[in-house]
Amino acid sequence: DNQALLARTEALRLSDPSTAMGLLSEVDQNSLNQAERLRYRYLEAYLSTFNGDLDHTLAMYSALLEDVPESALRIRVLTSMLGVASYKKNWRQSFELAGSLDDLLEQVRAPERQPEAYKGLLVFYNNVEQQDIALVYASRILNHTLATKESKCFALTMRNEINLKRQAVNENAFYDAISLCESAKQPYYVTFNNVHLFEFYLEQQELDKAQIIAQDALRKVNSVDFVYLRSSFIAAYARLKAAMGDTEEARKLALDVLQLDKAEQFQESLIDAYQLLSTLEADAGNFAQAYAYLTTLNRLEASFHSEQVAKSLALQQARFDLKNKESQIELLDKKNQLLSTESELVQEQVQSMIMALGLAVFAVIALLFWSYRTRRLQNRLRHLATTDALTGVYNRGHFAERSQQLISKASDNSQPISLIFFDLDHFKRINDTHGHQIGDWVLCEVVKTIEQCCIANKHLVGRIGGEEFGILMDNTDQSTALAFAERCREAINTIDTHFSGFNFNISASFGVSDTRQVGYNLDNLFSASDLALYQSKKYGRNQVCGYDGSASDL
Ligand SMILES: Nc1nc2c(ncn2[C@@H]2O[C@H](COP(=O)(O)OP(=O)(O)OP(=O)(O)O)[C@@H](O)[C@H]2O)c(=O)[nH]1
Repeated sequence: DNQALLARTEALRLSDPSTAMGLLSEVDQNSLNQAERLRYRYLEAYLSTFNGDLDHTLAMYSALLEDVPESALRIRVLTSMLGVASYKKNWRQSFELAGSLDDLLEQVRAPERQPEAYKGLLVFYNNVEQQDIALVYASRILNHTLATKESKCFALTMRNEINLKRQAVNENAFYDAISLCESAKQPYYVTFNNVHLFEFYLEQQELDKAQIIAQDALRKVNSVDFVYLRSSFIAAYARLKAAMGDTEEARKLALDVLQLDKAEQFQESLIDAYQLLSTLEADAGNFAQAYAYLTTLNRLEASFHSEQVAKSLALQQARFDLKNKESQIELLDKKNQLLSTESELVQEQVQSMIMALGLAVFAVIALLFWSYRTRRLQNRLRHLATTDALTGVYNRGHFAERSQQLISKASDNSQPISLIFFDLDHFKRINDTHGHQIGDWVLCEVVKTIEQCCIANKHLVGRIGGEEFGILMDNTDQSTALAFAERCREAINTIDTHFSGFNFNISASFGVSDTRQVGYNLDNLFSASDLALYQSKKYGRNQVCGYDGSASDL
């Protein structure tokens, strides 16, 4: 079933990748659950390493990282991806992956995954010349309770290799590693330690000891199919032979190195071999041959050094890029903080503006309302000041004021103006007989009746006092005014009083004068009409009298 197929694929993925690939292809992808599907994809990416298209492998891992949650599988993906990225010399990506992996190991409690991840980090940091960090990871593996013997063998081997370069190791460290790797059944790493021990003895000029382990090492080196290990050992072995005076064997071994690595993959061993060969040939007097080796040696050294320089530059650049990115992220963080503060500020400003706007709108509305109220009050006050509260016609003061305006205008235009005064007859009697309320009703009915006779813009009606009223007639001479007064008198006299609940008669006496008689003078007009009215009263009331004198009679 799928579970078993995935487990077998995983077990064989390193030792027998092609069988593992076959097993993986048998998995029924449709019946996988979420977790199995992710494991399947991991194995698929892992095995794709052996197809050689490492960019494709990296792309598969990247896609997988998008979908794998913070889990043990994520640690595996990062570890494997780190190996591929650093093999591809994608230094920047490698540094990033190493950083993520380290962070994840801190966060996730997956101790069973730690040794494998530490291995990845150990290899990476060793590869990028950060041996101090690499040694930290080696120690972590060696001290880890869940680390397998294989992992510990690997960590110890790497530690020895690093310390050998630093000349900070003793032979026991190699023997410890050899016995550990033997018990872990890791012949490859046993050999590795043998080679390193051999190099150590050579370094220490302990040629006898080197000689003793040389045969065994050579046998082991030849049994593992790894050119790097073989060529570096054989180059070292050639040096030993030369140091011991066995120039023939030394030359033979050095030539073996050249033969072994025709592709010039492992330049350090080749440089060792060429150096030895040119020295041997020079010592033997074969200068032409020595010169030829020296030429190749120079080329290899130049290429090796430029590669080293390029690598260290690339590493520096990657580290610089990362630092730069980190500081950019910090800068962005600060910018974001600034922006959010700014946006808070803007929001506050907007809120203040909205509030200010609200206040302004409120103030405008209040102002409009206030001015409306004021105007209404003004109108009301003006109305109260100018009109008679009971009948609604102009009061005496305003009637006189408006009359004066019209007289002045008429005087300018030389047009006649007439003034009618009328006074209700025996009004006191009405009040006394029917009550004051009925008296009020009569006053209102009389005004209504008069207004019906009047023309709005031409006639001005006012209450002069008590039961006396005036009508100023624009552009009207006395004869026309007399006729109009007569119509008014008749109208008043025919008012139907039964609506008041009583039946009685209403009448009024009229006096009329005009400006032709008394001039454009308000007082004169008032006096003349008053005189005429007095006459009407005197001659029996309910009649119209015209002023028949002149201004000088007043
Ligand atoms: N109901 C009422 N009576 C008023 C009003 N103003 C004045 N009067 C009354 O009108 C009466 C006027 O009486 P008089 O001056 O004697 O005049 P009259 O009774 O009309 O007599 P003649 O003018 O001589 O016809 C008084 O009794 C006043 O109290 C008012 O607004 N309402």
